[in-house]
Amino acid sequence: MVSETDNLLVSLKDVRFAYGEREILRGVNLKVPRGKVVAIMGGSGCGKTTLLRLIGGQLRATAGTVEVAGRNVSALNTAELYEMRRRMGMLFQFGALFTDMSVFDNVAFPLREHTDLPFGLIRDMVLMKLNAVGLRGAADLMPAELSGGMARRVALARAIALDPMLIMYDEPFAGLDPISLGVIGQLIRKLNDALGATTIMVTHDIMESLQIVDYIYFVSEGGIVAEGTPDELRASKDPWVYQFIHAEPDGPVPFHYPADALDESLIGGRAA
Ligand SMILES: Nc1ncnc2c1ncn2[C@@H]1O[C@H](COP(=O)(O)OP(=O)(O)OP(=O)(O)O)[C@@H](O)[C@H]1O
Repeated sequence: MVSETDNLLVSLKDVRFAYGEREILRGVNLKVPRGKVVAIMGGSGCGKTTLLRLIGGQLRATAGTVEVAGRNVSALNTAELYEMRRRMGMLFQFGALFTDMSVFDNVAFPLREHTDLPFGLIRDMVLMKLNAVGLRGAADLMPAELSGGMARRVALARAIALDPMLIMYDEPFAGLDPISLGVIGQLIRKLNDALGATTIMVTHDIMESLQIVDYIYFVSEGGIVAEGTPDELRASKDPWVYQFIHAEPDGPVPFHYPADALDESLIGGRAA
């Protein structure tokens, strides 16, 4: 259990959120201590990306509080929100690179957008970030010349360009081959620790998560249904955790989208 006395960077208390009439989150409590790497897992459409957007201040909770670095995100004005976002690195699903810019310019982009540092300094910072992901030698390549795994590493370098206090990744492993996936996982851990940052990632990859994260939250039906350290989860008998860890197709996360009974839906069924 993450306790109140831990030095928390992110804290969600009784957070509710709805898109229009449709309530997605119904009282989420989640804590992320500084320096940790935390995964958020759960079935498709349960609201994981929505959680990241609430933490990033792109969405506002309908009830409850979202605190980042001791500030209530919903209470920030536009300038304060902009300042806070500058301190967050985000890599959203498939975090596309700008295809008409070189690798170097992709990583330099946030530095040029958010700072007025001189070219020499930007150059050094970009090369350091690219070095951290093993791609300093690829600085002059265009995105079309990169493999999927390399492109993802450039996207990581871009996400950390501004030395963020908080890094958020949405499905950082999506579409990667197993070797690239392992490389990205190790990098996520290494970059977090090297930067003294805090990381939250939304992922479906339980095996990789168990290797690299400090803590995992499972989301379902609008709330947190299970949580723990990798060791706690490996030993857990909780059906949610079991279904994820053992990749069972059916369980508490249902295989079937809710529907009428099949015999009532088929022509020639009971209703016909
Ligand atoms: N802008 C929006 N307007 C209305 N509904 C939305 C919007 N964005 C997402 N939703 C719905 O809210 C629910 C939660 O979406 P969210 O993207 O947070 O889920 P997720 O857990 O990240 O899903 P996945 O794992 O499939 O990416 C989904 O049912 C989705 O259809």
